[in-house]
Amino acid sequence: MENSIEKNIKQPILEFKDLSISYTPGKNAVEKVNATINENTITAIMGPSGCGKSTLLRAINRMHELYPNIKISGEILLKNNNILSIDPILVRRKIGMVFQRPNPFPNMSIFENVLAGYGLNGIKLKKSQKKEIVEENLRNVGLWEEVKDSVNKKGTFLSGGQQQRLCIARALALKPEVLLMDEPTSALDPISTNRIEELILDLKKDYTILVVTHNMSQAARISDNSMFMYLGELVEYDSTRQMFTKPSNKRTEDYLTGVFS
Ligand SMILES: Nc1ncnc2c1ncn2[C@@H]1O[C@H](COP(=O)(O)OP(=O)(O)OP(=O)(O)O)[C@@H](O)[C@H]1O
Repeated sequence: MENSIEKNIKQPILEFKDLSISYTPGKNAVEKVNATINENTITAIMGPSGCGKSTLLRAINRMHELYPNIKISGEILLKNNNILSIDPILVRRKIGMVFQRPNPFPNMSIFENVLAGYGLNGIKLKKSQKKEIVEENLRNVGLWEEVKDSVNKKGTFLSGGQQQRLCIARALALKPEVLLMDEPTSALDPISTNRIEELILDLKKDYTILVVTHNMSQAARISDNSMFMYLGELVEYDSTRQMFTKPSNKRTEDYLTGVFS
């Protein structure tokens, strides 16, 4: 696979080596994927429905293990350590995830939602630390000014876009190295989408971000590199500019030009 990612001078942080994943024997949902993701980049993962985008993303923080019959082979290396052989709780601290639908914990306040990861990890915090973490992370997602007087209200009282920013704050509170986002704006209106896109671009200075998206203009707007998957295979992986202007594979070109969706 010819590509122009090597020109990027950033350091590798995440590597897939011959990664295959199957829900049913004899049928791979992800087929021998090999790729290196550089730190402080945004990678868009695109492809038609059912091509394996979410399966790939979920495996990166061991969410695939929630499906009992799933089989995985190959390696996912985070800074050269195979995350498939590390305690999943630790993996999820280093690799955060944001889902398609904003999902703040309904019984928790905004304040408690930001800190939820600490509770799940059994980490005890002093009152002053909690306040600091909540404010810092709500500021990071541009929500602090909007909610500082109502942090004890339920997270579900916020608008959809605010809820998604709260979920991003919750994922960032544990200071992960990588942030995974599965169609993070598909349930949001255009204004909220715009804010989340700006936020993702801003977060790139501190995090490495992988984002599954069906929205090609979004991929073009925010990502440095793009992956195109088809039937479980990683067909093309290149700088977004290269992929959108001169894709090297006919299937990528057909997808990007709307021949199929
Ligand atoms: N829980 C499951 N059990 C069995 N097969 C599954 C399961 N989840 C996904 N699959 C299958 O794995 C393949 C990849 O699915 P996946 O959800 O990863 O694709 P996707 O590209 O994210 O799709 P979409 O864009 O529609 O979300 C598909 O053939 C799908 O039917």
